[in-house]
Amino acid sequence: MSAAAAPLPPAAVSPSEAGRWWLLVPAAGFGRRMGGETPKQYLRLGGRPVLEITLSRFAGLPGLAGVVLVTSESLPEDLMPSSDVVGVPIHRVDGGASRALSVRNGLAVFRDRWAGLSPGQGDGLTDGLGEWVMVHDAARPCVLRGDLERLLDAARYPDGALLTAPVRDTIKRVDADGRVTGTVDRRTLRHALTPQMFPVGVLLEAIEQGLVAGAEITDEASAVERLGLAPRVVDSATDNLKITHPEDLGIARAILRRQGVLDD
Ligand SMILES: Nc1ccn([C@@H]2O[C@H](COP(=O)(O)OP(=O)(O)OP(=O)(O)O)[C@@H](O)[C@H]2O)c(=O)n1
Ligand SMILES: C[C@](O)(CO)[C@H](O)COP(=O)(O)O
Repeated sequence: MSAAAAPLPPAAVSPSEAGRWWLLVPAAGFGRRMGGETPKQYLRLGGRPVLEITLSRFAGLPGLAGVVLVTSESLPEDLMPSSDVVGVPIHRVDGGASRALSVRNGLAVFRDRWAGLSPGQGDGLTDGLGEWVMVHDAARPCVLRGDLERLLDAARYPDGALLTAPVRDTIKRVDADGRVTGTVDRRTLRHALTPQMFPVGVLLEAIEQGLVAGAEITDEASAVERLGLAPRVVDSATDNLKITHPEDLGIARAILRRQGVLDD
């Protein structure tokens, strides 16, 4: 359903044409499904906080200009990761009551920080809305560099792109009584993962329109789809687990060991 009203802000055709892009990490969740006192992005695997491992997966990627890290307002200083783990500056922003609001708060930095700048002021950016941003869950530390590089290659203005995984099981449609009403052709389905990559202005417009409309926005692509755009899927490794439930910690640890990210 196309909801586009205002013309979309301009941006380079692709992140490589822009020569730079930004990473936005929503890390302001409470981890309720994980249980316990500590939000899951600060639990440790191999002695390292999940968030630090996640950020480290992006270190050295060509064109990465900086990180917008969205955390709870009351983040203890000792939980704030060092920019050394990713090799570029980290700008911390307060999160919101939902993941979509947290992402929106992070995107607003690009508009508010650069608002009023004339060409050549600041760090050479005249319009933050023309930047490219990759949004990645703090709770996904197992993402592979090769998949990140393929996502960078696939993103095009204005539709963007996202990492996905094929569906490996037969999918059933069921009714309220838990009875099967049909079988869905899984060839037309994908698991949406993160990162998801879009022009900042397009994504900010999409999320703000979706929030105003009361739409359920569980990932960035679902907001962009509401504008009538068609993000490109990039099928990727099934390693890219989102740590959600307690059992996911052991799975993630085993994946990270297999990837050589963790020793023990
Ligand atoms: N208000 C929120 C909610 C979630 N997130 C972030 O979005 C990512 C994916 O969300 P999810 O796995 O749902 O994390 P939580 O909301 O913390 O988990 P739960 O739903 O179990 O509470 C996580 O990195 C989480 O920190 C966020 O930045 N702001
Ligand atoms: C963004 C996401 O990770 C894509 O699969 C997912 O939608 C997050 O959902 P959650 O309920 O906020 O964990």
